[in-house]
Amino acid sequence: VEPISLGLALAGVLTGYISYPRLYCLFAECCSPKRSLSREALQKDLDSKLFGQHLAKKVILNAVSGFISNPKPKKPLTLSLHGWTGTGKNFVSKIIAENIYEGGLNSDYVHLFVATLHFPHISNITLYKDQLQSWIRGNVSACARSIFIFDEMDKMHAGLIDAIKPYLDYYDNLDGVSYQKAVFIFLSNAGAERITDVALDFWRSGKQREEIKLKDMEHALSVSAFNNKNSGFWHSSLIDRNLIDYFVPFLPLEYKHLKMCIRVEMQSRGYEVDEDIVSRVAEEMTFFPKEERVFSDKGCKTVFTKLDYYYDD
Ligand SMILES: Nc1ncnc2c1ncn2[C@@H]1O[C@H](COP(=O)(O)OP(=O)(O)OP(=O)(O)O)[C@@H](O)[C@H]1O
Repeated sequence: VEPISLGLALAGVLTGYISYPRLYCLFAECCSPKRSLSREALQKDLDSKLFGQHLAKKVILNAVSGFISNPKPKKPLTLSLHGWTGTGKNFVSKIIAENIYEGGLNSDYVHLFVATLHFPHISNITLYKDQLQSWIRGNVSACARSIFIFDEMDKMHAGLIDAIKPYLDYYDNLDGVSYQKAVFIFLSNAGAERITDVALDFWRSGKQREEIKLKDMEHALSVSAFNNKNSGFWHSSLIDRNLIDYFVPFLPLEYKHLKMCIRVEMQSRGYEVDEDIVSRVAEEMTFFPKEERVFSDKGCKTVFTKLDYYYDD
């Protein structure tokens, strides 16, 4: 090919990229995703992947699809996920992220903070505050539909939570930046004991867990339930000011749910499901309360490493 034609062809392609951002977005990740969120796809993902969480499924499906399809939300979406360890809070955040951005948690527009990892020292709190605020501001300026996930929220310093509070509120814009399309997801174990008490009451009275209604969890997720001295989240005025849109309870997982998690893992490793191994791995887990052994004390969290023992070839 002669150099002049090649140059012209290249210039053509480049102008194409510059003047047609949509074309560019076919090849690279963009803030406005290639496909809009599909309620059906999110529902399918939640139904097929998330076990034993009928309440969380329903709230998340309605909250997320409603928010994303609203062209002019009045405030950012704020979800607070509560429950025992290993019950699917991080897992659901991943599903939400994947349904909004193809890259899921690896997307440039999805940001995960872990309190003990990113903000470990109380003495640095002023520095963390500044960094966190400029991180949020910078990312939302670059992409209004940014997703921020805060794990271990109950271990986060109250001052730090207060620092993000303005971004969760009903402002049209703050210093020229609008935060109304952003999504904030807070994860914590706060309230887990009370959620478990409700689930245990249902189990003891012979009722199906699917009969538990959000209303039954109201007290477990009320301000007074969280108001303990060790929980930074609840010191702050997030709740008082009604900045959290949805409190989402995650129920403790039972033996049958562990088996479901184990089967999925076997399949994802390319093994045929062996029911004998499934039961043996599930039985190795520990359950509570001591007498009745109803709920797994680590949820589905460690079943995967236990599986290694049976397949170390
Ligand atoms: N309800 C569930 N349905 C299907 N898989 C689950 C469920 N809960 C947990 N898992 C599996 O267990 C893994 C660990 O769970 P996850 O990290 O979501 O727990 P968590 O609730 O965030 O726990 P923690 O409070 O300790 O952070 C997930 O990646 C997923 O594979």
